[in-house]
Amino acid sequence: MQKKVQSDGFMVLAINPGATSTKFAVYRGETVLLKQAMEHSVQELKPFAQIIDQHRYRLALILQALDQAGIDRRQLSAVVGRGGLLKPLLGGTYRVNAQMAADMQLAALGQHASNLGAVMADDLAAELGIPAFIVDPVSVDEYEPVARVSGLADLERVSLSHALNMKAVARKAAKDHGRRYDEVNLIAAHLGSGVSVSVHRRGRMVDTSSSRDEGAFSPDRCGSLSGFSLVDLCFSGKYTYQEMRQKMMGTGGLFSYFGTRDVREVEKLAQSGNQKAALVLEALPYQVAKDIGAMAAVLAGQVDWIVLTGGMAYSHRIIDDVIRRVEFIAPVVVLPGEEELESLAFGVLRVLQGEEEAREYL
Ligand SMILES: Nc1ncnc2c1ncn2[C@@H]1O[C@H](COP(=O)(O)OP(=O)(O)O)[C@@H](O)[C@H]1O
Ligand SMILES: CCCC(=O)OP(=O)(O)O
Repeated sequence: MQKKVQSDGFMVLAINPGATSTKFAVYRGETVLLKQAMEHSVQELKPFAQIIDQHRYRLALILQALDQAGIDRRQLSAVVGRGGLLKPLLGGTYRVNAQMAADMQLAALGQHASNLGAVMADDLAAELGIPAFIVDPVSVDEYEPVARVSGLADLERVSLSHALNMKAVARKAAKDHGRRYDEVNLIAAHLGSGVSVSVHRRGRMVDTSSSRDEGAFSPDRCGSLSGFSLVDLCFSGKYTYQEMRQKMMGTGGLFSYFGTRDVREVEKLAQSGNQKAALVLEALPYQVAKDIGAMAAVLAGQVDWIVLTGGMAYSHRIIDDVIRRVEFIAPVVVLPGEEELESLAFGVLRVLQGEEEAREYL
C-alpha cells in the first residue's frame, strides 16, 4: 500500500464512534482541518439489529460531511478509528488487518460502539487504497500476572478501559513536566459516561478498574456491586439477561437514580434542594477517590501525578471533592474533556513519519 503524502504533510481522517454520536476530524500534519460531532437519536439507530451493522450508515454521514466541507477524500494518507473490544493487546498503533476486522464483526468480547472504528476505517481505506489503523483500543491490556487474579477460579480480571484518552493525558502530563511517559508513575482517571481509573508504571498501564463493571459508578454504569445482591437480582425473575447487562452499562449509575446521564442536570437537582441528588453526587467522587487510593497502593505510594480527565472533570463539585481526598498521595493535574481524535491522528502520524512501528494484530 502506497504512503500518500501531500507537500504540506500527511492527511489523516480520525473516527471516534460512540454509543450515540460519531466524532471525526481531518488533520494535515498536526493541524486540524475539520472537526465534527454528529449525534444519533435512538430512533435513527433503531433499524440496526447489531451495533456493528451501523458502520456503512455512519461512514456515509462522514463522507457527506467531508464533501460539504470541500475536503477531497482521495487526498487522505490514512484513516484511523477508535479500537474496540479486541483480544487483549499492548498499547500502541495497530494496522487494521483481516483478523481484526473479522473479530470486530464477530464481537466475541461484546458489542460496543468502539467496535465500529476499525471497520469504518478499513471500509474507507480499502476504497482509497491507503492504510487503516487503530490506536490504544479499549482492550489495551498491560496487566502484570498479579492484576489478573480475580479471586474466583472461574473468572479472570479483564482490562477494558478508556486507554486511548488515559494514555494520551498521561503522556501529556509527563511532557508538561519535562518528563517522558516511560519514566514516570501516574494514576489516570477518565471520568466520562463511564469511569476508568488506571495505573501507569513507566509507560505501561499495569492495572485499571474496568469501565464496564468495576470500581466507581458513573453517569450510566453501576461499577462494582455487592456480589450476593447482584446474584439475587439476576435470579429474582424481575429482569432478563439483556436487561441486567443494560443496567450494568447503559442505565445504571446516575441514570438509575435520576433518569439522566447528564451530571449538570443532577447538579441542578442538588442545588434546588434534592437531598438524594446531593448524596449521590457526593458518593460518585467518594468512590473515584477510593479507586485512586487503591491504585496508589499498586505503586506502593510512588506516584508522580494523578491526572483527572473526561467530561465530568469540568464539574467543580465532583473534581474538587476527588482532589480533596487524594491530594495527599501526589499532585493532581486536571485535563478536562478528551482529545481522543487528536490522540488517534497523532498515533498514526508517529507511524507515517517513521517515529514508531505499527503493531500487527494477531
Ligand atoms: N461542564 C460540565 N460540567 C459537569 N459535567 C459535565 C460537563 N461537561 C460534560 N459533563 C458530563 O460528563 C459526562 C460525559 O463525559 P464524556 O467524557 O463526554 O463521556 P463519553 O465521551 O464517555 O460519553 C456526562 O455525564 C456530562 O454530563
Ligand atoms: C469498553 C471500555 C471503554 C468504555 O467504557 O468506553 P465508553 O465509555 O465510550 O463506553
